[in-house]
Amino acid sequence: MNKLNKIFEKWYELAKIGLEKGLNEECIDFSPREIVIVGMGGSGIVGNTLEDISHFYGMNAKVTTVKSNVIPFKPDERSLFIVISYSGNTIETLSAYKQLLEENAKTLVITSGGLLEKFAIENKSCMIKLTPKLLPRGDFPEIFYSILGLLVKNNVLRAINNEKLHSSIEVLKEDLENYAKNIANEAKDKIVIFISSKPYLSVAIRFKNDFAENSKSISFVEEIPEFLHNSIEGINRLLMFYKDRIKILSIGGKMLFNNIFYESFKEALNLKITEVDLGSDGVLNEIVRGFKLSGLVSLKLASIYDIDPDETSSIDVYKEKLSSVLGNRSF
Ligand SMILES: O=P(O)(O)OC[C@H]1O[C@](O)(CO)[C@@H](O)[C@@H]1O
Repeated sequence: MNKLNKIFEKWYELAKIGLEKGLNEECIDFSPREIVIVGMGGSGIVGNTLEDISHFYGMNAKVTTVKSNVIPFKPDERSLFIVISYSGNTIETLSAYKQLLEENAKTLVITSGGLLEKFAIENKSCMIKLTPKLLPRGDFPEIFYSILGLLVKNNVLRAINNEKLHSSIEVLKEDLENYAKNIANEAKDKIVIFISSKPYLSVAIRFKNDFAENSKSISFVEEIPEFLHNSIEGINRLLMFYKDRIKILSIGGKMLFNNIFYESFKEALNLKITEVDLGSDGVLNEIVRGFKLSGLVSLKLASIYDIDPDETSSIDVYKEKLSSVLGNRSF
């Protein structure tokens, strides 16, 4: 069995571990006005998820995400930067962290080790240490719940209590195997366009990323209603030529708009839309279920294609080239 499948079986456990870490973390000694999540790929996606959570439940701080080597604004004294890198060696994240240190920003580092851990210790940043020997994109529950625990404990996120947090973790025990297999079969040999909107947008982005990294498949995310004001023209033209090669999957779309809006949207698109069922038991549960489903579908698709979901050789080429260009330039 590949590593991702094995990690996936530990998601329930990892969520519980993460939540404990967040609830016990003492590092926030002020009321942040702004929370900025800094990270790439499977670490950065946590920022999108928190934006979705904030969009629906509201938070006492504005949440933004930076997926870049540069922080494009000056830190405020009431900004908290949560710098996440599972490996601790992602160059973009290290560079952004260095900039934050230079600007005396308040930081919380979340990592399993690497240079980020080293620098965090040297600079006395707060740190949450992650379970070692996993894959970055596999440790989503531990990272996500550690931050949720921290925000709930510090009254930044008041609409979610401990009970709600714990019951959302129970979602990870559900058996979604058959449903995931059905979606993977529908996506097989297709270019998938995920259509979504906040508070489900992070689920659609995760699907796109999981399809790419785990199943080596290209897919796209389009946000409603914006895509109905531009991309739909291009998509409908593409459908004239490749109708049988394109699949439109809606992530939470049906829950977001009233019938008239949704019917008009379906009418405008020249292809049937398939709804991905995230359940209807609260946005937090639905997001958590969506992330689990995304992982399962991408692993099923990888197995249909007989692809190793763990390896990411093109990304490795990029990382090696970047390291060789930067040499031992210190961060
Ligand atoms: O969490 P890390 O170790 O910074 O990695 C970030 C991203 O980089 C990758 O390893 C690929 O570049 C992804 O799989 C991962 O999500």
